[in-house]
Amino acid sequence: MTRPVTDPTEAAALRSESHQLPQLHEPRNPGMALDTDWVARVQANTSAIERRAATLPGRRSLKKAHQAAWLLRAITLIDLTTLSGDDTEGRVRRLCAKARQPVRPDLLEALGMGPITTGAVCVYHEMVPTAVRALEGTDIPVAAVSTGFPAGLSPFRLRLEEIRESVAAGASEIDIVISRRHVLTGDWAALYDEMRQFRDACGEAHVKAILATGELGSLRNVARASLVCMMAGADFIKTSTGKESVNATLPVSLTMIRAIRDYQDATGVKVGYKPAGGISKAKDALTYLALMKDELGDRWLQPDLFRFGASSLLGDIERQLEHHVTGRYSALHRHPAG
Ligand SMILES: O=C[C@H](O)COP(=O)(O)O
Repeated sequence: MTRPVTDPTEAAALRSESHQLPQLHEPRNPGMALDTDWVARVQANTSAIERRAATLPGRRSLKKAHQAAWLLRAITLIDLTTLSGDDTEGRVRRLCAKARQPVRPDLLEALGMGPITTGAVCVYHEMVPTAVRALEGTDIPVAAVSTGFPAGLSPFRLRLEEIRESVAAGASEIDIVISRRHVLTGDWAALYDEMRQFRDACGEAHVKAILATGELGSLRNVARASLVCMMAGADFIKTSTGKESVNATLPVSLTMIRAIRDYQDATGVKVGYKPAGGISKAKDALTYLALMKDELGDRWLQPDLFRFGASSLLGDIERQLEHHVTGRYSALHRHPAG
């Protein structure tokens, strides 16, 4: 049995906070010349960042009464992902069906909501044509992880070619992986040049720069790599491939979000943020949304400036929404992603 939302405050909150909002399209980041003095000035106070990150879970910047609304919003910000060696066309088609209809219609109806979709579907290059076909008639973008994901150590010309092929196959977003060694050796010119060439190869497709922060050694390196990728024209900076031993964390997120703020202060350009890897719980999604709201403001709660990279988050959010509507939890296996 579903329980319709009758509390007028709650119903109004759901309508104003969670509807699939009209798509905003932030102008792309054109990038700028590499400014090595600025890069050298960037520091990160690790203990202060960790202290602040520890206070984030459980903060109430998103009102509890409006939690269902925020969870629906979170769904519209998910890059629904499958990146496994055993991916099949069938799995990708099921994932795309989920992206089209991420929440059961009876739950949406009980919440007084119209249809919503996820922010994008994210797959390996080989699966792009299947995803594009399965999403025909929607405006859900297909994102491809290209450039020798996840290590990014294939020959450079092949990485560029992979981007071009993914774009030709219909991907409108490309998640590239940077060469971690350029960061670890402080070769900012090499990182800038690589990122610039990746962006050029993307053409009109938007480019997300995966930093693989778990392999960069320090938060200062994360901050500097974020800045260099933005200088080279990244539309989004993304934490992780999901394959590193440490993926998205709150300290890394604070560091990258503050780099985005500094870049905006200096250039006027807004760059998007995508935490990815290991985000699988609805409460973690709410913590991230609160963090974006606190640090960058509401504008970064829209799909053109914020995405979750996640393969299993949607299932937990659906369970929480079901609980909100029916008062009961169902088993997680009843909410498969793909
Ligand atoms: O980019 C997205 C990540 O690969 C997803 O990671 P996850 O499977 O831990 O959610």
